[in-house]
Amino acid sequence: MLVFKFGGASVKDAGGIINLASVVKKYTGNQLLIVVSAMGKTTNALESLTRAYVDQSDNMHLIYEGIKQYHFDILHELFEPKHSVFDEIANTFVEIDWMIEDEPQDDYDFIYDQLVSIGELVSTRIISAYLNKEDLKNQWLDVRGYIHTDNTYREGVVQWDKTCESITRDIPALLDKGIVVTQGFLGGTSENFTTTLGREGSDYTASIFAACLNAQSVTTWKDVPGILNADPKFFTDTVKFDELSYSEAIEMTYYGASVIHPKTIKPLQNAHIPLLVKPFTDPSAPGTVIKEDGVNTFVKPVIILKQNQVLLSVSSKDYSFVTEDHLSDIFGLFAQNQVKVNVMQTSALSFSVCFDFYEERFEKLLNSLQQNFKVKYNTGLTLITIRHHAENALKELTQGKTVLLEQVSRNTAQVVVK
Ligand SMILES: Nc1ncnc2c1ncn2[C@@H]1O[C@H](COP(=O)(O)OP(=O)(O)O)[C@@H](O)[C@H]1O
Ligand SMILES: N[C@@H](CC(=O)OP(=O)(O)O)C(=O)O
Repeated sequence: MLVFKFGGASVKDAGGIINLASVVKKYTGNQLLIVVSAMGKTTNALESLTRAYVDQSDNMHLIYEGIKQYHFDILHELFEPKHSVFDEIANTFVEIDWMIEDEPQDDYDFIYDQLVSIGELVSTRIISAYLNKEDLKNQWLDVRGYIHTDNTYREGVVQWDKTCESITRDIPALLDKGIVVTQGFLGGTSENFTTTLGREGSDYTASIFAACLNAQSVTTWKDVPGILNADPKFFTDTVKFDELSYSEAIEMTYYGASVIHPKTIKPLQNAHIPLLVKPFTDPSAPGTVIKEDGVNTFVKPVIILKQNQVLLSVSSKDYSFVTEDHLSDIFGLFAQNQVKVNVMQTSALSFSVCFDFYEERFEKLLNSLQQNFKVKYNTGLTLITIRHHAENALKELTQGKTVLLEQVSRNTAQVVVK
């Protein structure tokens, strides 16, 4: 069986959904499980809605109406007005109506997951209905009964044994009957609350299903020809990798190559399942194949940009050395506040660390660190990682910029710049 993952860019409008159906049609005869993300930039819009709801902002209803309008406009392009999908989508949105009618009481991350998850619930209902209309018989599956997580909202930790047990119990029989369409990015807790797996986590969902079902392969359909040596949104003259080893792909995604979610590859490597990254505009193109014996050919260095970074330095209030005890306390606070470290450096008197900026998490972290330490920070920075680097690449990329931190090892150079 095959697992396909279609991300937001591939289903951003009616044309994208029609294209998805034409890609799926080419694979008629295969058992197919399709994981889909929210359409276009819906997750960003739902994040804004969550913020507006928690802050009780005046623009909350405007944001919400925009999200509904976007989906209903697409529905009108794909279906006759009397199609049952209109009611299904309206009913799914009613969940938001219920949530935002009362003043917020719960924790921000909990509210976030209950609201933001609507994006995937709506997109998969639309796509499932459209595939059925096109005679691509499929079953819509609520993933929250299959991907079981703990209750770490916004970063649900997958309970693998329970998840694989549920998946292997039900999904093979469903696949015998036809295509299965389900949501990426979402999970469910034992108390039946919705969790999300971390931004851009739908690739990871595809890999969980593939690993549990021992799939032949996973294909993620993207708006790029495959994995390139750098993000084409920022660099011209990029080159595509025809193949990559699991290890190299893990390193690239770990450092922030946003084309694949970093948690995706390890489960596939463990189960020896290849990951294909292919363009949804040209399904017969070879894309990039990530596999154990993938040959890494570096014609150009790999460049990874991570924007919206914070560089924070911590020193003890009395100017004594930063000792192992301090570091252990500092890391404890990072873990508690779900802050993932991208680069770190220690000196005698301070510990510097670079990480992604998420406003709510950052405020909490800062408050707890400031109780025992002196803290300085800079926001709005970029972390540049160059793998298989050449000296001139590093120079070119940092030209005209202020370098705040630099770390160079045999294969990898990292700089934090302003
Ligand atoms: N090394 C890279 N190779 C290809 N694309 C990359 C790379 N690094 C970043 N990207 C970006 O990843 C995007 C595709 O991934 P993503 O937006 O997550 O897709 P989707 O959400 O549709 O699954 C591309 O549009 C590109 O801008
Ligand atoms: N919709 C979620 C999950 C996801 O993976 O999306 P995409 O496949 O479009 O990156 C997000 O935007 O974070």
